[in-house]
Amino acid sequence: MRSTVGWQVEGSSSTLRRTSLERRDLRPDDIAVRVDYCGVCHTDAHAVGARDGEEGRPLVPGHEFTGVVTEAGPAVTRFTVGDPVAVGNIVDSCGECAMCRAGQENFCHAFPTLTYDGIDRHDGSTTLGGYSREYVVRDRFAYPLPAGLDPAAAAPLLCAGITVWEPMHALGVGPGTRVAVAGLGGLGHLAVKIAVALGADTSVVSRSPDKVDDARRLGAHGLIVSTNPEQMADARDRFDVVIDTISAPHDLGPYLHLVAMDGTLSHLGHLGSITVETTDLLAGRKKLSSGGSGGRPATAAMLDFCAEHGITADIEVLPSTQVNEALDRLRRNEVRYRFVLDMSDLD
Ligand SMILES: NC(=O)c1ccc[n+]([C@@H]2O[C@H](COP(=O)([O-])OP(=O)(O)OC[C@H]3O[C@@H](n4cnc5c(N)ncnc54)[C@H](O)[C@@H]3O)[C@@H](O)[C@H]2O)c1
Ligand SMILES: [Zn+2]
Ligand SMILES: [Zn+2]
Repeated sequence: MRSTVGWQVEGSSSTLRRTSLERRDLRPDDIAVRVDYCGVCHTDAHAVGARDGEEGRPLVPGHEFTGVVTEAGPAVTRFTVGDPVAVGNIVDSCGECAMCRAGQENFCHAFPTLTYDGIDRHDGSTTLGGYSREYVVRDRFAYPLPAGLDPAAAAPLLCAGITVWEPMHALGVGPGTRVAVAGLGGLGHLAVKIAVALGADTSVVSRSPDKVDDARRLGAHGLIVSTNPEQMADARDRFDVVIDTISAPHDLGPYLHLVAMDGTLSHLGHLGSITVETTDLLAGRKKLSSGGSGGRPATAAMLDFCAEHGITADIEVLPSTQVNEALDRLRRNEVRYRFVLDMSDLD
């Protein structure tokens, strides 16, 4: 085993503490990555919160990071030492099922191995995430970081970016499509930038009227205040695609009302059971969909697209020692629009 340092939740605490961690020795197709920057996703906050009171498995969050290859196994052909790389929220899959063969490793029938709190397919260990100085990953699940993308601001593309990219791509978002993005946070602000770059007529739906300037700056044509019944009524049936990135459980009805005839609400935010009034789907033959992360081909395509269009996240970089503060502020919705931890203070 190799040893590194990271930020871990221990026992029943919801506070992360600096801890030494073990990484596996490199398998033939593994690379070791020095993690430089790791984004703070709301899923990390959910995971830490869910662990509260639960003893047992160690939790090291972090599933959108960039860094540099420090070592490569003998079977690795795509990377050499010194290459800048990016890693997202999936680090392995069976490679054989229909989903994997279709390049949708994120939907692997044998379940994809998650970057943290997942089960390693070979040794059964719990995966420990990117809030650490080193990560060991199968080379297939690391991506070359395109030149020109700032490594700190690009880190959030690997979860937030791909999670909104894949469904928008699948739903044909492009010139002439009317897109609304609900929830202007980490996922939401990247959804706006990507939809705008794809040529869609893009709007934001937010509780916060004070985000109107940000919405415009991100390229959206306007902001619909979700707490304003008149504005919501005016926007009825207006959007071909509504991308819902809201981090808390909520009624989907008001957002389905915004969907145009035969359009789709893509529910990407808070995971869990939801209740839907079927009449909200019936009136207008509306579709309810979801998505999560992306397959390898889509992730590579998303990175190329973002490099071509100069798209990265709007970030606030914090030293990794401030990880608990970052998670607290994220829970209070005090982020515009992604915290990124600088891991160099772990040396
Ligand atoms: N489907 C996936 O694979 C996937 C991937 C990443 C994140 N997620 C989930 O997506 C959600 C968003 O993640 P994020 O990192 O962008 O979070 P974030 O905190 O950056 O953004 C969430 C946004 O939702 C808004 N919001 C919160 N509660 C709301 C409410 N009740 N009504 C309206 N707006 C509300 C917040 O103000 C914020 O703008 C999280 O639940 C996260 O776990 C899912
Ligand atoms: Zn995430
Ligand atoms: Zn599979």
